[in-house]
Amino acid sequence: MQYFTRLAVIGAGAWGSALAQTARRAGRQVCLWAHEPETARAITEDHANPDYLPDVALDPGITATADLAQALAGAEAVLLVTPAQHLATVGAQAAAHWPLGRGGRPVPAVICAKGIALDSGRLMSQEAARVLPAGTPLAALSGPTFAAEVARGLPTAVTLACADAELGAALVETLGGPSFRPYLSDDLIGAEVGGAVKNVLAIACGIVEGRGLGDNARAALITRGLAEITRLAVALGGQPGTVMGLCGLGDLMLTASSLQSRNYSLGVAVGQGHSAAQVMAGRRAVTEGVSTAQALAGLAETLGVEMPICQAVNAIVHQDADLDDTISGLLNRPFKMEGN
Ligand SMILES: NC(=O)C1=CN([C@@H]2O[C@H](COP(=O)(O)OP(=O)(O)OC[C@H]3O[C@@H](n4cnc5c(N)ncnc54)[C@H](O)[C@@H]3O)[C@@H](O)[C@H]2O)C=CC1
Ligand SMILES: O=C(CO)COP(=O)(O)O
Repeated sequence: MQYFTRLAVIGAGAWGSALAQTARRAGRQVCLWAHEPETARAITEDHANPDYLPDVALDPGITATADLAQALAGAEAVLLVTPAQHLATVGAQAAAHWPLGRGGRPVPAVICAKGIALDSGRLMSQEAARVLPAGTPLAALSGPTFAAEVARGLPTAVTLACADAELGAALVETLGGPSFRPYLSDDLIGAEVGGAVKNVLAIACGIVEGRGLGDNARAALITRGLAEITRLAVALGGQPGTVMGLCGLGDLMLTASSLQSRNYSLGVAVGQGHSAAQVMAGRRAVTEGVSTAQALAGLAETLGVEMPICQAVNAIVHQDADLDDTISGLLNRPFKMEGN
């Protein structure tokens, strides 16, 4: 079975570090690019990432650099793991050093960020296609994956979406192992929409928890939220079945019920009366649902897709909408058929 031996991982936050660790566990060579030179140094010299993935011993075979050209040199595949709003900028810088594989073709890029571009409403694969060398094959990796658990080798399953079945299978072989099991899909759009929108729904579920609205309300939000993910995925050309998999339902279940989630915990704090800006000011880690909520509000309107929960999160987080009025607005929507 074909696989890639040398990988570049672009982004050394919690998730990039955990994926580098996963790749090492699968026997691959990994060079990790870090935005901050001190993070690169800590990973290479101390085998640790204290700022973004504390308390995890990293594989000593992971080398890291703050130099994109160095990280990309000789790579056979590249994982893009920056926060979503930085992916296009970093991708454009990476394009100048993008490695060529067999037949002089650009090597594949695997999108591991979960979000939607704030300025354009584009999915991350659309951003990547815009800035990477023409013809770069694209895949997306998404699913229920708290980085700390993955880094420690706890059992995890993900969706690996790629339109090219042969490339998808090679990527599964490259990263997969007993504790990290990728399931192949051909639906890039569905996988990306699931990963992006679930962060906004996790904020909503956190608000429900913080406000003390009960477990029934959370189950209702998860289920109706899944309907919102499905509607958007289909409107953008994805398949409804994808949303029922690890990258949709799976990730939503995880993120919408655990304080390990940055999005859920932000929602809890907001539900308890703090502003999202206050919570964000105290964090170095990215909370993708905040910008995704704003991007989605515009996208849903442009496409005419009904996404009331996501729009309510946007109103609370970005428009200073009153929490109880917004919740009341959702609860007083007209009754409707469940399938709609
Ligand atoms: N942490 C997790 O458990 C998981 C995260 N993801 C996704 O992975 C992506 C990256 O998230 P994390 O690794 O968690 O990030 P993180 O919150 O651990 O770290 C923030 C990252 O942003 C980088 N950064 C800050 N300013 C930057 C700039 N101007 N340009 C480029 N990079 C900059 C930092 O160097 C750092 O790598 C996000 O889209 C997230 O949703 C996906 C699955 C799991
Ligand atoms: O995407 C994730 C788990 O699958 C991480 O979620 P948070 O960004 O909410 O921590």
